[in-house]
Amino acid sequence: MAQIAQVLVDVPTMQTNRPYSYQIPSAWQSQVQPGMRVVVPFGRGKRRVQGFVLACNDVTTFDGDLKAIDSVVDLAPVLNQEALKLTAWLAASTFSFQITCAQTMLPAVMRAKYEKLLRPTDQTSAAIDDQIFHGQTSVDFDAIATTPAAVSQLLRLQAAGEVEVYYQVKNQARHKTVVGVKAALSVADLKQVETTVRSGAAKQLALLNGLQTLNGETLTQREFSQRFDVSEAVIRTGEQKGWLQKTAIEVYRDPYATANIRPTKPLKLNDEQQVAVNQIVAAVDAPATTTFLLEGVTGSGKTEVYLQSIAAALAKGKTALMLVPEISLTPQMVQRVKGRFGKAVAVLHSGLSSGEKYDEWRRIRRHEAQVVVGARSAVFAPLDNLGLIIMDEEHESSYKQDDAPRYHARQVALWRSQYHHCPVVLGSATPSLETRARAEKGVYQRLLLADRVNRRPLPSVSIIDMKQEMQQHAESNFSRALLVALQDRLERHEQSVLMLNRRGYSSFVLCRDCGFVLKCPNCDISLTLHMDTHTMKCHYCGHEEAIPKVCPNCHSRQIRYYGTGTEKVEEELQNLLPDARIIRMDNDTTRKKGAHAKLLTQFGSGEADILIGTQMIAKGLDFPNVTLVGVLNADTALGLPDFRASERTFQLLTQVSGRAGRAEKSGHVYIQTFNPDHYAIRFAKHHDYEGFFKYEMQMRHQGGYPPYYFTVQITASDLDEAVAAKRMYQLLQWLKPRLTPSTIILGPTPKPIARVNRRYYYQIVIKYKQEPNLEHTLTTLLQETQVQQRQGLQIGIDVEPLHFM
Ligand SMILES: Nc1ncnc2c1ncn2[C@@H]1O[C@H](COP(=O)(O)OP(=O)(O)OP(=O)(O)O)[C@@H](O)[C@H]1O
Ligand SMILES: [Zn+2]
Repeated sequence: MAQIAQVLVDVPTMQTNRPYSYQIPSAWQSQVQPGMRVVVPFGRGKRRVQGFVLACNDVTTFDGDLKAIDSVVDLAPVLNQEALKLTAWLAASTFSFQITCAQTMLPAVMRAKYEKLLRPTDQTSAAIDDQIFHGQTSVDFDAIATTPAAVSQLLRLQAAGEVEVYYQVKNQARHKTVVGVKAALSVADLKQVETTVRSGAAKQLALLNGLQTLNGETLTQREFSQRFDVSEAVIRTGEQKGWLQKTAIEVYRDPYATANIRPTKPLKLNDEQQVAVNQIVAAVDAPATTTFLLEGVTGSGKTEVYLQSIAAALAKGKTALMLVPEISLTPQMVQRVKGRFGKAVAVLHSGLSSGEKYDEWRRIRRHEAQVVVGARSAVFAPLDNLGLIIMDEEHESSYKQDDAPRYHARQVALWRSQYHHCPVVLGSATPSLETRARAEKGVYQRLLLADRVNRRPLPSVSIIDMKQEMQQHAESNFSRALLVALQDRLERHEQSVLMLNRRGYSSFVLCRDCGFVLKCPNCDISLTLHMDTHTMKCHYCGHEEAIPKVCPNCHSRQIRYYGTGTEKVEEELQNLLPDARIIRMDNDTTRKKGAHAKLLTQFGSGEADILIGTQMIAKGLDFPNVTLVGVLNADTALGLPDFRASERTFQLLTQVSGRAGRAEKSGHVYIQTFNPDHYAIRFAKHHDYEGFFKYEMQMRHQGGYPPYYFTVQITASDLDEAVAAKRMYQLLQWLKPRLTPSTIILGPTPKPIARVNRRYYYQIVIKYKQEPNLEHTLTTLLQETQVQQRQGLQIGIDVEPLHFM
């Protein structure tokens, strides 16, 4: 009997998007299992790639040419049965490569790195050995092939058999170990030894005493030396005398090891919260795959509903997953969950180091953590026996991944809920239209928290027309009314939060003489000024250059910054209110690890009067002393060419307004805008989500947009604009006859930002209510354009895109 493994190889192309068969060498026959990583030879030459075993089959014979697995990376599967099924579903539903989907489910360090190496052969001459290898067994190919001449020499040597090129797969994932100490003798023997040590050797006696209390336990050397007050030198002596043994013990890199987290107890719920918790817990207990929409105004105590529902799942011996948007931006939430569930909580987000992520992932895998809090990709956390999934701020667009696989965490959460037969709770004060419409139809079950806890009122909101303000006063970022309100809060020792909306907005450089705007050489977008690095940066491709002192176009010195950065606003405010203590939060001040949490703690403990920042301060903050919120520019995103512009503006304004007046003192909000009559702003003024929902649904109905239609965006890009455009027109002709007549195809059009990283982008949007041919057609499309794709054309498919830029 022989065994064959079906292996998904780490070569993300359309041709290789299927499993390949490999022999399992007889020595490993009982060891290799589906979900393990292996290294296999692939293609011609000495190429080695990593792959995932999808299945193992027994066969009586196999084709003699079948290549064999080179090595096995894991001792146990890293993708379990659920993850393997999810991989297949994710690949099909997002039109991505299976290998990319498999990798997406694991911490990034578990991806293989490849090294291209050069090694000598039997025929290597002494001269070449001297020139290239210097007696080493291998050298880095790229370090030597630096010039065209060097490359052609290497090719010649390779043809002559003097050198060999091969690829090495490097596993990057490492766990961390520290020195551990454990007794090498029994307690009786240690006591015996003690009698032989002279009484002056106090430290050695302390060591022997300490060892006797260990009870077979291993302590880290540091812990041991602290607990028994003996130095490392004394421990070494003990080792030499054979009293103790040093071992390597694995330790987890804990991102919150030094965080000071206060334990909390469940609060007594109000009636609305109690109803919500009862319904959710009933679904956990049943268990049922109900999807709930927990719609609760800002400050209504949604978090407490989540926590008590999680507690119910844990009490049943199940696990729970809680998703939050870009968690590194909401340290308060981590504290709340850790405060309630302590060590049972694992945290996964982009702010962790790769080692920390790897360790948190393994703690979950080993069932050492039963609750996971994390951002988008935490939806793949390897929790077994899932009893509840929560998605806080479900309307947030950061739940959708921009690169392949372009999945939405909500879809994955719903899939896992079916797999584990458990409920999902989607929570928000401003649900996405899609979710709210599904609740309207009864697909999701709506739970309402209409009031703030203890019936505190929502803050009152004043709209300030900045057109009038500009006519009456000199140019300033602060209206009279807002400034007076800020002063008033200073006198009353209350705090204020100011938001500068950065969406669709940037500070750029413009020449006052010729109107020249500094643009990215690779993209269709102006460069953004960054004062921290004193450079101009492109936010799309990362291009960076010096700030010009004279206009590159007309050489005038009248070149100026436009737009307002948070830094400039802070400066202006400090001039207007010299006594105010201000904390600024934006990408620049929060880049360092932990800086975000630190600034928030400072603000929370009253070390500042005013917190000024970008969108990152709009969500989740819960500070009782904040009684004033100001939005400096409400409408910068309203003009964006995207049908969700109003929805996003309404959501942002409602969220940020919700930061005010959350405790005893009531709150007030000032919204500065150039579009005071826009419906998104009018509904936000009255905290009227229902009104906004109804109005916006009408707009979507008229325009034929989601949630009335489903959408798929297809983009084609090429270095040559004409090629991209031509391919898109061909694609349109190809698509039309394959889709049902009721399906609408918009475009082709250049994308609103038509050039990114030197490539030209064209798009079409497919809108449909029911399209049975869609999956088949798009899969065929990817297969049929394989040849063109190898020639440089890139096709992207985005199911339910959230951005049309
Ligand atoms: N039953 C309760 N009794 C007393 N206080 C409560 C209760 N439930 C919640 N709270 C408190 O009310 C405040 C607001 O709750 P929370 O932050 O969960 O609101 P939220 O609904 O998540 O709001 P947002 O959407 O604005 O983030 C918190 O300080 C919380 O501790
Ligand atoms: Zn660019």
